[in-house]
Amino acid sequence: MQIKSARVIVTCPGRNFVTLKIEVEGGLTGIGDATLNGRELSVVSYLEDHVCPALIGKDARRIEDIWQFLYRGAYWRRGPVTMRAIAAVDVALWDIKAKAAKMPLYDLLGGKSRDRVMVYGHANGGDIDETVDAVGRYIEMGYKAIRAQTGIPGVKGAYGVGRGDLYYEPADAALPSETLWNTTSYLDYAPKLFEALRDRFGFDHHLLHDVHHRLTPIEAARLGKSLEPARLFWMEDCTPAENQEAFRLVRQHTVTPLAVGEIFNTIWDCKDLIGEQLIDYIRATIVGAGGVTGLRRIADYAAIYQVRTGCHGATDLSPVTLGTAVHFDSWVPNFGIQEYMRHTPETDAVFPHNYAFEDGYLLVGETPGHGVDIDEEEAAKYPYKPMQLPVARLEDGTMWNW
Ligand SMILES: O=C(O)C(=O)C[C@H](O)[C@H](O)CO
Ligand SMILES: [Mg+2]
Repeated sequence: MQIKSARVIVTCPGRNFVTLKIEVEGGLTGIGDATLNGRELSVVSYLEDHVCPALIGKDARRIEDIWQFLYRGAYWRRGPVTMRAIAAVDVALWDIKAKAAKMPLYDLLGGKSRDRVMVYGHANGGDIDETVDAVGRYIEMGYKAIRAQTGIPGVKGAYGVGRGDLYYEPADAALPSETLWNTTSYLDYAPKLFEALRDRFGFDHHLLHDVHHRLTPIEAARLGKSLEPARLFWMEDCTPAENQEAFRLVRQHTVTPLAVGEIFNTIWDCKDLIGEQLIDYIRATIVGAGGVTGLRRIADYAAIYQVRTGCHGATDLSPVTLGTAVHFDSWVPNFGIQEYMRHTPETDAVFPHNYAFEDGYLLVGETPGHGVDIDEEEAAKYPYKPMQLPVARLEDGTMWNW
């Protein structure tokens, strides 16, 4: 089953997506997502200039060998650009293998471990009252788990406050917009949101919160402690994770469960966090961490330590990643939860798929492969648009973590 062609398709139905399409002799095709929000064209070049030519003639059935060829063969290992390119190839090859076997991908991985995949949606508002109302709307839609983010009075562009109820894309301009950050106001305000949410809705739903790398370890420990009465499902990215050690300090102070890893690329980024049981949920995902092959290694390692998965699923990951994740989540024994931020109708039209939301869960499709396709005519209607993620500064002008 030789690879005949490998092509990159860029489309912007509201936001940019990079897709790799591989065709093998005999005509089977598979697609993989290679989107890197705000840095899309770097992966396009990596694939077109360096990876695609080397794939032609390779045996598409040898997924592991091709993964190793691209990982070891680059010599310059890891990193978001390399690992997204590897993920795109890997997912396209798993799609082809599953189609050739006439199986949905989850079956090829080992079969279903569950019937449906619990997801969490994103509720947000300009202040606590608006956010409480937004969470109420998610509960009405059937969500069992909801991430809540609130604007903070006086803090322009606090993280996670969207421009609409269902669809939210933070990459909003050709050059980074400037937002403001104030840790003191945040640490004072955020716990009040969760107090208000529990007062209004009780404890029947899971609540999650994303700190988006903004706190120092001791500040994160304090937030975790102050959120304990709200019994969160998780507190995410409470402090930057380049220094994995930092989580030990947070852990020593709080029983609020910790999640981390949406920006991780390989098992090496989370090895100590998992092995030393410093986190509860690993957020690495298909497109970020080298495809099904890379993520499976991480999940299997995490299982030994009772760390569960919580795949990143923001809208900068295309329906190809989400669809593949739903197969992965259906199989993975140590599943925790799946993030689900809805794509716009334009995006859904470009990427026809067979996963479906029902009553707080995603249901996996039963067709062979990962169940997501690309309509190239539809994709061609939306040319690439430069868009970058915002940056954050403190009030005195110091650059901070966005
Ligand atoms: O979904 C999340 O948890 C995020 O933190 C979303 C990120 O800001 C987004 O994926 C950046 O592109
Ligand atoms: Mg996040």
